Amino acid sequence: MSFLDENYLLQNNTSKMLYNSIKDLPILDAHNHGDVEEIVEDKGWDDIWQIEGETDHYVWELMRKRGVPEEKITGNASNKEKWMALAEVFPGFVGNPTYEWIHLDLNRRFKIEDTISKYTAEKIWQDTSFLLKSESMKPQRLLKEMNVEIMCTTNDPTEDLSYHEKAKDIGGIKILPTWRPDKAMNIEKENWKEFVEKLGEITKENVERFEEFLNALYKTHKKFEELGGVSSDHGIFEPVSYPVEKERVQEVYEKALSKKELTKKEISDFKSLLFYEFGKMNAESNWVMQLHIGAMRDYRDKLYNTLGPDTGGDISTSNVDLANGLRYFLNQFDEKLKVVLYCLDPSLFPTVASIARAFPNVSLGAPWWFNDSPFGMEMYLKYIATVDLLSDLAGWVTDSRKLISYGSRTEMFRRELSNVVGEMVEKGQIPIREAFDLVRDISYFRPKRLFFEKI
Ligand SMILES: O=C[C@H](O)[C@@H](O)[C@@H](O)[C@H](O)C(=O)O
Repeated sequence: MSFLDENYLLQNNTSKMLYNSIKDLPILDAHNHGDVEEIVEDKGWDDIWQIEGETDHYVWELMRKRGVPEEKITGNASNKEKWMALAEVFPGFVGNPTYEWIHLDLNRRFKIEDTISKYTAEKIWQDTSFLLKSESMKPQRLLKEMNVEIMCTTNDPTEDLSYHEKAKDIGGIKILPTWRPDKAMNIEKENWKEFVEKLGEITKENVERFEEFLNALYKTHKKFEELGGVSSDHGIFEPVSYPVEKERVQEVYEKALSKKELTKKEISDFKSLLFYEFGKMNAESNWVMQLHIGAMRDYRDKLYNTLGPDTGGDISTSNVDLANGLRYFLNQFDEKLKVVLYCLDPSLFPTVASIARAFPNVSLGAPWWFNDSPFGMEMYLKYIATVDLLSDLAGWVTDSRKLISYGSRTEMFRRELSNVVGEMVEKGQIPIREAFDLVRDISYFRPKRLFFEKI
């Protein structure tokens, strides 16, 4: 077997047959960080740093690990200097999925088989800069070439979605907004009041009162729905849910607006009620509620203080009381709301898998973030298969911050899925016919039914 060849990740003949049966299925991506303006304007890119490094904090984190100065990561160095710095340290990324993803991008999109290093950096820079000039490397053409049928970007409720409106005119692909009210929920964060004020402005609600704040959020939820939105996203470190009276929260809300310090209980009361209200909104719209649980964000102070959120330095931890935190919420919405759970720490796999097993309306999402690798996928998929139902997996998401990787990240998943299922066939655990049905369902038909049945 050679690097990223046709048998990449496929360790037996059954896996190869299974992968061949799904590799060309359209991509349904229910969660990514796509730039819709970039797609609609369709101007494309000038260089490989723009498409591989500029927006990807995975790349930034690994470059830092290899001693590249910040100047050549997020600083003022030129794109070429940043690319040369990345290429020089790239061989040190071996074993990490980023190493495979970026080579897959080069190989599958640009047909470049060079392995990235300081020796090939200049040639790859020149070749890709030339190839990026062609019409076939513009965003909309790339999406079609990667066979992306539907993609859902994660968006703040106050975001201007005019480009999602314009995206409706792009033939052959649907680009939907996913309602992500994290800033509404995070009352303890310094920018919470700023969010509330912006929410009030765009919805013309008097957000001095909690009830109007809820109405304002509801209005944005409806706006996302009008644009075809079918789900919400919630980045929650540790869920809390228990009965809370609105009157209690009104007091907390007013206290927060006056910038007074909140107690832990007040913060928890506020989040618990809002969590329940979000569940109601989603149940009413028959949306899928995607819970991304367990990311301890902005863990590295220096990065957060100098570069802000989503710039690297987030971590996972087993210290998340997910079972108790979700219990009230899941019982309130038992068989009334489609819930998809993503957890970050592998120590939580047994908890989320057994919760999904207990609640027919709860499914597990794609292997998320640090689990998004051949090893993480294998561990996760095998665990789900033995506790919950692999056929119930909510499909795959790219979770990507760069368009060119949608195809590569999907390919890695479909290969690893085929490898796991193929191995179980060859061990006599799954009949071959059911195996073909299983991988096709997970790759396309299951997410189609779960998220996009109305589309
Ligand atoms: O894969 C990493 C992700 O982009 C991570 O940075 C988070 O943004 C996560 O997806 C989320 O949506 O909360």
